[in-house]
Amino acid sequence: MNITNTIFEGVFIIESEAHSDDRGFFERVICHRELNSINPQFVQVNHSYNKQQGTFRGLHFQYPPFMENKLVKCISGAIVDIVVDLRKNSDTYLKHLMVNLTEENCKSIYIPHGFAHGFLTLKPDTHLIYFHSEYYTPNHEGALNLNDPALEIQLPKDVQVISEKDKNTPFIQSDFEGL
Ligand SMILES: Cc1cn([C@H]2C[C@H](O)[C@@H](COP(=O)(O)OP(=O)(O)O[C@H]3O[C@@H](C)C(=O)[C@@H](O)[C@H]3O)O2)c(=O)[nH]c1=O
Repeated sequence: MNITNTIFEGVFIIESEAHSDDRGFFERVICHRELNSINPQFVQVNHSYNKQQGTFRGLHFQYPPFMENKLVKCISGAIVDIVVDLRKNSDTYLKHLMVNLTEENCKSIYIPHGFAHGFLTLKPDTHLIYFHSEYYTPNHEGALNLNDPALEIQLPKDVQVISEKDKNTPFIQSDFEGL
């Protein structure tokens, strides 16, 4: 497992080793022995299926005391994953990063507390699995609007499919203080 830092402290790209043979391949997605300090207690594993290329989900987070650590992996198809820094007092507050996760590249992204998360599918029939350290707590859900000018996000492809909820997420309000 190869673990790479990103522009955000605590956000890592994890590259698994695919052991290929005639049958296909085997990879370890999470291995606490190799992840060292990254050791969240995941309590929920999610599967997200996206029919169409250009499907956008996000940008989501949960407010305290239910903030989540997430590990996100694309197991079929391809996505561009987007992470926005919401940590108050961070030098990179409201900055974002994007990383391509595909069924071929064996990469996943680890996102700790303090970030919003979303993704755009780059292929049809794209499946993700992701691991959460907190239970889904709908009354502590938070979201950012992808088109919020404060975020300056430019996706590599147009959004074709988005939920009404995500489309109508308000832009950041003046009383928002980050996480
Ligand atoms: C996220 C979630 C949703 N649900 C339900 C609520 C709703 O009926 C249905 C669809 O929910 P949503 O529209 O919120 O699903 P979705 O937009 O896919 O939400 C996800 O987006 C990505 C970007 C993330 O990072 C995730 O943490 C999660 O917020 O599934 C659960 O039961 N458990 C969960 O953990």
